[in-house]
Amino acid sequence: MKKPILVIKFGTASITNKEGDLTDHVIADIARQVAEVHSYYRIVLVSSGAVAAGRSYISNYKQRLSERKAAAAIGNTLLLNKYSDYFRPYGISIAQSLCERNHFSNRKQFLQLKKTYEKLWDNGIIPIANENDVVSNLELKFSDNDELATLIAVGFNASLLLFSTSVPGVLDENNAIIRELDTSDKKLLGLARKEKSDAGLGGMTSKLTYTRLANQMGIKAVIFGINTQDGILKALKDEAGTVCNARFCSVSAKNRWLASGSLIKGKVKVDLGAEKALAKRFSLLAVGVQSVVGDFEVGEVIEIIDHDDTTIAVAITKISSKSLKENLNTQNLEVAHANDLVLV
Ligand SMILES: Nc1ncnc2c1ncn2[C@@H]1O[C@H](COP(=O)(O)OP(=O)(O)O)[C@@H](O)[C@H]1O
Ligand SMILES: N[C@@H](CCC(=O)OP(=O)(O)O)C(=O)O
Repeated sequence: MKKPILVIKFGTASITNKEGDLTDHVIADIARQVAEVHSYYRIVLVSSGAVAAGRSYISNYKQRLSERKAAAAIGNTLLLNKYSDYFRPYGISIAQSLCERNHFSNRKQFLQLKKTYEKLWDNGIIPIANENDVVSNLELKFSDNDELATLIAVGFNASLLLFSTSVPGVLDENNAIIRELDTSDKKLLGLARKEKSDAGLGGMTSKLTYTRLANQMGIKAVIFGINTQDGILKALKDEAGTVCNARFCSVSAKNRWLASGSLIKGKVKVDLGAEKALAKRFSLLAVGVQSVVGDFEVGEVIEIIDHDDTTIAVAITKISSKSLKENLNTQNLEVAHANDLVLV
């Protein structure tokens, strides 16, 4: 039987100090703990920190886009060298995996990514993923590495997704750690305060957003403190951080990919009748569509929104936006087949 997949994400704030330098003792400690469980899992690490690690090489660095990209180009090598140095004493090699959103929205490329990782795992190697900041443009960026880690975990059907953070976990208003969180609660994002560390992109809002998506897609997640002694090992046993359990998810692997990793090309707003039909797992028909936003072609991914503009489903469309706009009142015209539609 194949070993379960474990995805662990480390944010910039977790692995750099205030000056933005990579913190050796933290990376050494990550290697120690990951090495301890290496033989039980197929592991993917998702690590930020390239921009922070490379920024001191760019004169007059002001966080402008090209400066961030140039910093990432330098920093990625520094980052991977550190991981490589600290995993070496345990006889573990690591591999670099720079990802772009297109690799996830194109199902063929996404499946190739999985095959590549399988080959690495077969050889005992741990892939370390990061966004390919050097080339990714604004439109095609991941929102941050919390999203990237979640797309990998959901798309690969991981058994567990761990998010490290610079705090001990999700804290309540009294700064006490919330040990277990039900992410189906719509008020969840209210837990995230405005502040976040200077270093990272995502902060807690992003971790909660993607934890919720992961849970919805059947993947358990734990948000744990990088400064907690044996934080990774404890998080694996629910003994540290905030545990967010998976909800039951009967969605197929293909549709999980659809719901999590795809590139949304447009939106259609539906009426109440269509909403009810979708809830009963029927296909979406043009008669129930009220309006169309964006340009999409047959086979592309669209969001389906309700009267409140809340996303209720994502789907692969059977019709282009142009032709849908021309046929809004047509009876029996299928916009998306039930099998290509995931309720969210
Ligand atoms: N309810 C909350 N509980 C814990 N941290 C919170 C909360 N709301 C906001 N934060 C902030 O979120 C940040 C955690 O993310 P951090 O580890 O810094 O991000 P990243 O992984 O993106 O680098 C902390 O700076 C913390 O102050
Ligand atoms: N890809 C960037 C990090 C982007 C990012 O998501 O940062 P963080 O919010 O700290 O996880 C880097 O390597 O610096």
